[in-house]
Amino acid sequence: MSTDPITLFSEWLVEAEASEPNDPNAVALATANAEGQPAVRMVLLKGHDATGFIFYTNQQSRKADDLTADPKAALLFHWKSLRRQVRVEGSVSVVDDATADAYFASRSRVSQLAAWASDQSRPLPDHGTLSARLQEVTRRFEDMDVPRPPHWSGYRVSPTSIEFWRDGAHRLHERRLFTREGDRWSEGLLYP
Ligand SMILES: Cc1cc2nc3c(=O)[nH]c(=O)nc-3n(C[C@H](O)[C@H](O)[C@H](O)COP(=O)(O)O)c2cc1C
Ligand code: PXP
Repeated sequence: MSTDPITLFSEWLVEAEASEPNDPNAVALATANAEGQPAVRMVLLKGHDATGFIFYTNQQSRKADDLTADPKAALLFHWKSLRRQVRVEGSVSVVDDATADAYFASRSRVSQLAAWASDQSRPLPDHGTLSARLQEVTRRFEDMDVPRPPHWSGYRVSPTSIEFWRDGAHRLHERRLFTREGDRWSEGLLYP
């Protein structure tokens, strides 16, 4: 059994990719605003390694405002088909421009244009307004690569703790908690 939590996470994600009907990389992201009001929403995990877990979003969104006010987050993966969850907590930072540019360039052209068209989390008067904005940016970037919007980037959650939960009989589940101490991880168990 793996004792490095990042390796163990990679193994579980591969198993989820084989068994989940869609979006095995979907993860609930919890943040809090300056008043401590929590909020949670789904994002897609687009990378992970020893430095953290990366997702991409609009930097004028509610989640981005929260992360500016309080750069800490919790992530929750739940793979129903495997009856497993992984909880991650840590501090959050914006990825470097080269990383964000590379990921943005890998997206479909329409998704790139959508990132320009959407004032994510702001009130939208009607669907026609969004369609008109999509048409406008489609014209603006005709015959050229769509650049990454200045307000669109990735966030890295650098984990301080990672818990692996596995379903057990009679609610006697297995919980392995990894806690970062400097450069090292310590491991313990929790009662279910
Ligand atoms: C499965 C799933 C994956 C999603 N992935 C993302 C994502 O990677 N980035 C993103 O900005 N929004 C994503 N969304 C939309 C968010 O859940 C959310 O509606 C949006 O980001 C606005 O959140 P906010 O107002 O808290 O900033 C996803 C939604 C679902 C259901
Ligand atoms: N941005 C938004 C608004 C999304 O809804 C999603 C996924 O649902 C993403 C970004 C991340 O996925 P992708 O980069 O594959 O579009």
